[in-house]
Amino acid sequence: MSLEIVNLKKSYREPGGGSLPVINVPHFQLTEGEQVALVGRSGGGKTTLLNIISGITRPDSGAVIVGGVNITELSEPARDRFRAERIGIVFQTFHLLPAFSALENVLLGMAFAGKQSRAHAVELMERVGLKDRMHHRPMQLSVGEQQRVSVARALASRPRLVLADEPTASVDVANQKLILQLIRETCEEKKVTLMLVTHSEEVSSQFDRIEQLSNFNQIEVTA
Ligand SMILES: Nc1ncnc2c1ncn2[C@@H]1O[C@H](COP(=O)(O)OP(=O)(O)OP(=O)(O)O)[C@@H](O)[C@H]1O
Repeated sequence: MSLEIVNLKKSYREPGGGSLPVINVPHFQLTEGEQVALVGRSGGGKTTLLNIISGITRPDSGAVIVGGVNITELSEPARDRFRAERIGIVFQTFHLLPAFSALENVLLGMAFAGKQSRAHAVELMERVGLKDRMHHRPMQLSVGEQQRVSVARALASRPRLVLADEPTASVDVANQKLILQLIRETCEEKKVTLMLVTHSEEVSSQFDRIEQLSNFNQIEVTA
């Protein structure tokens, strides 16, 4: 799916009552199947931007058009459905359900999208190197293993847009390569659009398109 952002603004309310502007993007575009690495300083608004694109966070104003649908005009349940069916998200903090096994976490993501396939879920667990760990619960897994489960879950429902927030931050070099290859090849094969946030130059340098958030997000840095 293509992505277009127009005049997007988001501020957070500060504990003291003030307002903290985080996002001010006049225009940003990704064509269908494009892969971009999003880089930028800590606290610059990368996670906020991904959350707005996926419809989790509502912007103050502006439009986010995903595959021709302006998601900012959808109701919350409609946004939830749209996200479940078409967007794969690797969260920075994973968001795995603690009461379910790794495999069940992947299957649940597929169920929300109405595309449950145990064989496909098991295949993905194998591809992220967790064949022997798929019946473990998140708490019984290392942080890097949890990150790999969250990558498998994001790809499982065959999304049309993948948003990945530092998907290789907690893994070793070998798994970094494996995860990046899995995400990029899966997206390439199916012409899936990919936006991947990273602080690693080794990761970003592999992308044809690298975007520095501050180049298109017009927020004045005062600190
Ligand atoms: N729910 C919230 N309420 C208030 N302020 C918030 C909230 N979420 C984020 N912020 C603030 O908004 C700014 C942008 O945060 P965000 O998490 O989007 O940055 P980031 O670029 O993803 O950072 P990092 O690279 O460290 O993950 C930060 O200053 C943060 O403190």
